[in-house]
Amino acid sequence: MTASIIDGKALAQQIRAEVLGRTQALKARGIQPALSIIMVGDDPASAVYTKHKVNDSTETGLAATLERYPATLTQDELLARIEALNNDPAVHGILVQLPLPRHMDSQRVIETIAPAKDVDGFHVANAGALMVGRPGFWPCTPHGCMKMLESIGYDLRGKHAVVIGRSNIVGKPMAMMLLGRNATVTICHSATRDLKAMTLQADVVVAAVGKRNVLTADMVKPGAVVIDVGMNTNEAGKLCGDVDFAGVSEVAGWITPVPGGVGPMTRAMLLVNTLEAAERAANRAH
Ligand SMILES: Nc1nc(=O)c2c([nH]1)NC[C@@H]1CN(c3ccc(C(=O)N[C@@H](CCC(=O)O)C(=O)O)cc3)C=[N+]21
Repeated sequence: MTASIIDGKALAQQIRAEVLGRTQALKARGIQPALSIIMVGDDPASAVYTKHKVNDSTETGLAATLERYPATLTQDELLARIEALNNDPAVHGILVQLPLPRHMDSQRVIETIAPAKDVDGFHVANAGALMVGRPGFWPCTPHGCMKMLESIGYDLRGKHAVVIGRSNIVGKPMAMMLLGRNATVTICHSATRDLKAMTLQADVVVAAVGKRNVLTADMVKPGAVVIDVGMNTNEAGKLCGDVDFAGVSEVAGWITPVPGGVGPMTRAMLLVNTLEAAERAANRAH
């Protein structure tokens, strides 16, 4: 059996086209949706990612501003800048690129962002909204994974979904979203006794660990949907996910590639959240 590929790059392109249409509709009402990105320090990966986010925004009609600060910026200075952006009605979304320098408390920084502008969906208020099924911003990566499942018309009701990883950014919100679609959800992590016994039962596996070959062909039920959130580099220095793609595609029914899978979808969902932040602000004002 050879799995069908869920093309995140193509789906992200489709989503960007939809965002552009909605951006133009907002602009016709005199509103310019705007995203402020803050980067502290000079992590080279962060520099690349933030540049991508600015380019994506520009392409879809969103105004994006990238502010870069030296690693010597104090946490109080950062919090003051976030407060200023919270109070600026022309700014709809605020994203503080992670990781932050070690002298900063990331959770404290994130909690300073107004929940209505927290387009990453990392604020406790947005995490809580997801958990209780109230409107709020969903974290971009798991939201992108849900869109990928939707794109293949997958009905999660009664299906067994196994999430590997329990981070606040991916694993936990992913489990909540799957539960919201009536899947039976198992969350596995580093203390899980028999991972293979769990994944072999899964109709859907989401691998979000950050380690190569966490999921291999012998761990996958024939026909299962496999979503790879991992971002690692192999011995040849090439980007690869958590899943042994070549092996697992012989067993799975559907699989997402790395690159070209979840990564582009994460970026696309940031644009959707920013646009929605602007739409909600506009609808509150009128
Ligand atoms: N506040 C904050 N929000 C984030 O969303 C956030 C963050 N901080 N810090 C870092 C991580 C990482 N992240 C990625 C998103 C897309 C790709 C992506 O598009 N990857 C491409 C490949 C890119 C390449 O070739 O390097 C792909 O998978 O096809 C990668 C990484 C967002 N993050």
